[in-house]
Amino acid sequence: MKRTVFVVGLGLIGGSIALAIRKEHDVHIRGYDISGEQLKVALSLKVIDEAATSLREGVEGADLIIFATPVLKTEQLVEEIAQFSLKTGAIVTDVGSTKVRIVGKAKHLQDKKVTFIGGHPMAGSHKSGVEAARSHLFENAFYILTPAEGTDVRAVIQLQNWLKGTKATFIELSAEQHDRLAGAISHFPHVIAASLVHQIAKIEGEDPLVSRLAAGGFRDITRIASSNPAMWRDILLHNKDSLLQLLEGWTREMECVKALIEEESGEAIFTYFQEAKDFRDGLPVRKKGAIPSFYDLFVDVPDHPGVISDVTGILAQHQISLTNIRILETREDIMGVLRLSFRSEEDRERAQIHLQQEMYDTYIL
Ligand SMILES: NC(=O)C1=CN([C@@H]2O[C@H](COP(=O)(O)OP(=O)(O)OC[C@H]3O[C@@H](n4cnc5c(N)ncnc54)[C@H](O)[C@@H]3O)[C@@H](O)[C@H]2O)C=CC1
Ligand SMILES: O=C(O)C(=O)Cc1ccc(O)cc1
Repeated sequence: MKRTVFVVGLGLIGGSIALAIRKEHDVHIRGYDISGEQLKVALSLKVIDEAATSLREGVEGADLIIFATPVLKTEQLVEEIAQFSLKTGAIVTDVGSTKVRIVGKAKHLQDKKVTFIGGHPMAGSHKSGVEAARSHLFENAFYILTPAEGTDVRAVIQLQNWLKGTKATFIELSAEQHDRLAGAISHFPHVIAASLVHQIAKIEGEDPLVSRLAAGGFRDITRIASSNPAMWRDILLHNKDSLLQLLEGWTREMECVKALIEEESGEAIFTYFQEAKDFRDGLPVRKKGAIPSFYDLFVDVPDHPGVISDVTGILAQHQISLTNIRILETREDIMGVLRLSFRSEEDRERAQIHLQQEMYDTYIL
């Protein structure tokens, strides 16, 4: 008999996990979503085999239960299922961007002969909904698991086995360490990106030209400010302690920068940038992080009708998929630059080889 996986919350992440599990296991996937529309789409896209009409019905006989709902909801639902009949030996996990509060509420499951292991696949996108779900979303990403002390090691291994189709790299952390680190590398940067955008919006009140100038580099470095506001609201509410600490550190840091500028200490300002550059240049580049890297290739193109379709045609001929294409410069009589974005380093390398063969000048920044 097939094992049953129950996915609660059939959005981008729940859908992607379901697809990744199906790739490696012959399973029956049951789903539940508060939105009837999402459930219908998940069924029609064959992300799930069966739609449950309630949480109580869905958990029945399930070998693996995955919560892929917004973190505030997950916290409630994890507690709620403790009152239902759960299969002995079942594994329960979640995919939330925060861990301490969810893992805390999962203590209610302790006497139910099931094992809860918190999880966080550190990759995603600004899109949401099951239509955007992809089985390869987590490929090469870190997937953090936060088993509580004393958790059966076999359950952790079984969960990794369930999730092997994600092709992610698993790391075990305590929930506290997870929230501190995810706060620093993902949650807090979202706050900063939003605050930079607010700053420009205020300046625009006095000088509307600022928006036109912000269309290039500024737009790129603040890309994550276009993420789902409801999701980030919940994450901030959940990771309050880590974020308040980070905010204090940041404020102190800005005070130091302010002093350097006020004192006009050129050498110290240089050192500030140099040290940041050295540290950043030393960061590993190949892995996917919480904030996805870009695999961008720049191509010089003459201002000639048909050039874009020629470039995309070359890529199509070699079955290389683009995730984005943008024209960076299109004034008459000068060379333009196309920015092509790819899903992986490998796609970018192949694109570069084939475009160069066709005499296009390409470069990676
Ligand atoms: N979007 C991203 O890039 C990443 C998100 N996460 C985490 O994954 C979780 C889900 O996020 P997404 O898939 O992006 O969101 P999403 O909005 O695409 O999907 C969430 C789904 O949960 C459903 N839902 C909400 N309340 C529910 C309830 N009470 N019962 C059943 N279903 C309910 C919604 O209808 C929706 O279909 C969040 O906890 C988020 O923190 C983790 C890694 C990356
Ligand atoms: O798309 C982006 O910019 C992201 O930051 C994706 C993301 C969002 C939330 C997570 O917990 C992990 C990754």
